Amino acid sequence: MEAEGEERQWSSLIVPSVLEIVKEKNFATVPPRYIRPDQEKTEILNDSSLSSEIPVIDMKRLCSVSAMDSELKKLDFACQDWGFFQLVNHGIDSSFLDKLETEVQEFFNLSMEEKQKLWQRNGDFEGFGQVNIVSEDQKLDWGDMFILTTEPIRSRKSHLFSKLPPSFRETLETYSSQVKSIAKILFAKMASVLEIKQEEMEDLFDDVWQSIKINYYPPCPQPDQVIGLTPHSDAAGLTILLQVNQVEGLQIKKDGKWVVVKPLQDALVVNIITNGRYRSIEHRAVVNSEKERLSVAVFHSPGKETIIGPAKSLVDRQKQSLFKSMSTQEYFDAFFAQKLNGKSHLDLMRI
Ligand SMILES: O=C(O)CCC(=O)C(=O)O
Ligand SMILES: [Fe+2]
Repeated sequence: MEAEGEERQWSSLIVPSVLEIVKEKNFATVPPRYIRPDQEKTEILNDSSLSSEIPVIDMKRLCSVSAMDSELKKLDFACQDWGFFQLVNHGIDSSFLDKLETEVQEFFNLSMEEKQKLWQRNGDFEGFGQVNIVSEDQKLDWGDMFILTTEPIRSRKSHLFSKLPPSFRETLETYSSQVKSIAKILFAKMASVLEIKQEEMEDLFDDVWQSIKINYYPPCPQPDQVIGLTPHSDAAGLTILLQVNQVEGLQIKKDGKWVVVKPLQDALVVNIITNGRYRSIEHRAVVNSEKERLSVAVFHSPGKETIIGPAKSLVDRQKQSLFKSMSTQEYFDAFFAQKLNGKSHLDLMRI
């Protein structure tokens, strides 16, 4: 077992807090480092036809004997055609999600003095800050984030956990374990539709590495000039995202167009990456001039020492392998050493 500090660390350059910029008196124009002429603006589909086609999966049906087969078919289609779906009836209490929302707001509204104690340290990416910032002249996103490893417990950063407001820490721990259970069920269901052996999937995620990233996008006076979160595909195996305060802003790229993922009350947005059959989808977050937007992303990947690669039962059947194998650690070493670029990081593993 590795003690804290023994694991190889990833890091990002330290950047200013956008929330602090916004709080400054007389703030009216956006600093040049946040202006993004490089980003596509006009391609949003105005009609909501594609938005309303984003698959919605019902977890209760997925787990019920009578409705399971038809819901599994929907899940398979969602993963193949979209790589993205909204999950309802997931079992997390609505009042608990309200509490999470209030506490996330309070957490980001702590004084800068308090937040500094939880800021990223040189050489580590956990805490308040940003990730994937690799040069001083790199353009920046219009948002702050807080990132924390929650599983395995031995990998938790005690200097961060011990300084979280106690009630918020408890809420995050409860949320982490609820979401982990949902992820496990989804992995098992995907294994069953993909005809991957259950044990193979279980072994892969036995020592699951889970991290929570809370995104806070303040309102911006020039929302068309900035981007809340640069287009990217998540590097994790499965991401479960909550659009915490129901403010629109998440967009996914489908058939070359940006499509709005409208927040559904209490739904979780699920985003997968797996092999060539299931896709991972590029997504981004935009901001508005009126209201802040909050989201909580929970990433699940195999443990850092686990070797990831094509599922053996799939390769045996298909007689070929499209991807190489490497450890989760190596895979993420490469991910954190670059800026976000919209490409799927999985391409790194293609043969
Ligand atoms: O804020 C959002 O809706 C998207 C967040 C996201 O994609 C991420 O944190 O990876
Ligand atoms: Fe993402």
